[in-house]
Amino acid sequence: MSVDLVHIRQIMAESDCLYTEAEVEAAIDAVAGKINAELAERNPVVFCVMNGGLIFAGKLMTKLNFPLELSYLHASRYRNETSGGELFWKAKPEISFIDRDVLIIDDILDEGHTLGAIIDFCRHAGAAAVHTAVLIDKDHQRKARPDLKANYVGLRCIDRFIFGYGMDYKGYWRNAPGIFAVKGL
Ligand SMILES: O=P(O)(O)OC[C@H]1O[C@H](OP(=O)(O)OP(=O)(O)O)[C@H](O)[C@@H]1O
Ligand SMILES: Nc1nc2[nH]cnc2c(=O)[nH]1
Repeated sequence: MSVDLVHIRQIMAESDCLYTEAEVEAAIDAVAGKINAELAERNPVVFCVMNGGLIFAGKLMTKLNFPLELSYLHASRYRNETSGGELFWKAKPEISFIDRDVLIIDDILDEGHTLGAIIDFCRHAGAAAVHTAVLIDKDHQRKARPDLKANYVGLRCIDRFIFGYGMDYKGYWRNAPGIFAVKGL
């Protein structure tokens, strides 16, 4: 199906900015400070959750001041839609992390199915500890596991469909310099 770029541009034009670029950058700085304080001696393996985690992970990485290994994994349940489905593993981790601390980096903790499944996977695969960092945690009562909290959270947002800083609208606007909510969603 061809993409209607007029619609894609209109989504940006009509969106509500929830956080400016400066606000997001300040939040990433704050997360980096906490991770530096807590994980510097842990020699972690860091996994960026593709695709959405890419910008946050990239921005965060150069602010971490201790030795770490960086890789990625790819799990997806939205597939360019605005509501989630079944979790699909596109790529499991390639670096061994048995008896190592793992730090998972993703863009958003929404219903939490994705992060929950990744944490379970890492634990079952032998991680010594699993730490999680998300750029944004969405406020609502639909969490898959209400007790599942990310260790490091940059920002919180209202219950709307958002894009920017790695998060997409129909595959687009992951590059948007701020966090925006789609009009009407
Ligand atoms: O908390 P949840 O409700 O499970 O949603 C969060 C997940 O949804 C998005 O991924 P998506 O499946 O859209 O894939 P993407 O990273 O390629 O955008 C996002 O990057 C998180 O990984
Ligand atoms: N782009 C985007 N992806 C998501 N995955 C889960 N929630 C969201 C959201 O609000 N926006």
